[in-house]
Order: sequence, then C-alpha cells, then structure tokens
Amino acid sequence: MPLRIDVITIFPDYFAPLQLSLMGKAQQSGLVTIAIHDLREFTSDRHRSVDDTPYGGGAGMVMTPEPWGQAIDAVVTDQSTLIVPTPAGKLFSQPVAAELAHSTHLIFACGRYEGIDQRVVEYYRPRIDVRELSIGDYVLAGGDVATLAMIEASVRLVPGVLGNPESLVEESHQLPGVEYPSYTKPPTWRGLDVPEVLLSGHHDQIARWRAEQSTIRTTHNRPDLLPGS
Ligand SMILES: COC(=O)COc1cccc(COC(=O)c2cn[nH]c2)c1
Repeated sequence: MPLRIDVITIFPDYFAPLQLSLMGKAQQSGLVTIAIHDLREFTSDRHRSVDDTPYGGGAGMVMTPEPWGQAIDAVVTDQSTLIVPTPAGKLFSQPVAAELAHSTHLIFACGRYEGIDQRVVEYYRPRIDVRELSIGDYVLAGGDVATLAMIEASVRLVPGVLGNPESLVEESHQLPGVEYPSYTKPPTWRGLDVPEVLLSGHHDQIARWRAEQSTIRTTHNRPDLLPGS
C-alpha cells in the first residue's frame, strides 16, 4: 500500500523540489504518491481571499477556515492524518518521521500569515488523527518549508525508497547522540590527513574510535542528547 501525501498550500511552487532526486524516484517507483493542492482553488470569492483580520485584535492576518474545510474535505478519508506545521506544535523527530513513514495517508496544511483559524484543527480532531508539529524553535513565514523537511525525513524511511537500507540500519543502531565524522579520498587534503585508525582495517578499533568521536561531538554540540541528561 503506497503512502499517499496531499499538500495544501498557497505556494504550490514551493514543492517543485519533491520532483527531484530521491523524492522524485520514490514517486516514480510507486512507493509514494504526492499531490500538491492550491488552497485558492477552494475559495469562492472573486479575490480568492484566504485570510482576514484576527478576532481579539493583534498584528497580522489569520487564514479563514472555510477554504481549508473545502480543501481538506476534498482529500480526507477515515485513514488520513492531518499534519499542521506550527511553532506551537509537538517537536517533529526521527521517531515521528518513522511513524509518518508507516501511515496510509498524510495531509499537510501549510499555514501562512499568523496561522490558520484554530477551528480547522478543532473540526477534524474528533474525525481523524490531527498532529500540530514543529520542526524547531524558530518562526518561518509559513508551513511550506517545514512540510518539505517532514516529507523528506519521512519518505526516506518508507521501505524500498532508500536504495541501501544498510544506511538506515546504521542510523537506527546509532548510539544516543550525534554521528561520528566521516572521511573519504584523498588520504591527505590540503595538508590534512584522514585519522590513521580509519585506514588501519582494524574494525573493532574503528568502531571504538567512532563511538568516542560521537560522544565528543554530542558533548560539545548536543549535551541534551547524552544518556541520562
Ligand atoms: C494551527 O496551526 C497554525 O495555524 C500554523 O500557524 C503558523 C504560524 C506561523 C508560522 C507557521 C509555519 O510553521 C513554522 O513557522 C514552524 C514550524 N516548525 N517550526 C516553525 C505556522
């Protein structure tokens, strides 16, 4: 059963990159189908408007609920998961990507302006799985880039998409923390040598060195990922 993804956005062109490279191949292989929908196709006024001023005052504009209701109704099934990228969401992570990779149908609602009228989330929550997800503690101009990131992270985990599942096995067995540094030819580059141990062929010493390097990097860059933190 291929994974189906529907993206609803006012900037469909943002998703042209999904036709390239791994994502493009995944679609050609039939493992995943991705459709992009222009929210403005679901408006009914002459100006195809999608936003209005916020109740309660405040700066900026809020996306009106009706075009979203029309657009989501056009693609939703009882198997759908509605994903709304938002700084206010739960943190997207590799485990979440793995969950999404094993879903049947994902609908991404790309908000712009100050966001989407909350009643859209409230309306679908009793009907389907609705997930407000953040890709990090910063504010983007809209959910489109966050959606691209979540699609790429999830689709690469769909069985059969990655040519070499070996890299996923390594990834999943990775120690808590960040990856060790990688090197390739030439053995010396601008006076810098590849760490000797990697050329030694001693696989247990290489494994130990890589584990040490992972711990050093994690301690320096991401102490929050250290075990027991
Ligand atoms: C109900 O949800 C909404 O209305 C969505 O609202 C917004 C408001 C502002 C920006 C965005 C786009 O997402 C991010 O900026 C984001 C996601 N992850 N990290 C940053 C979405």
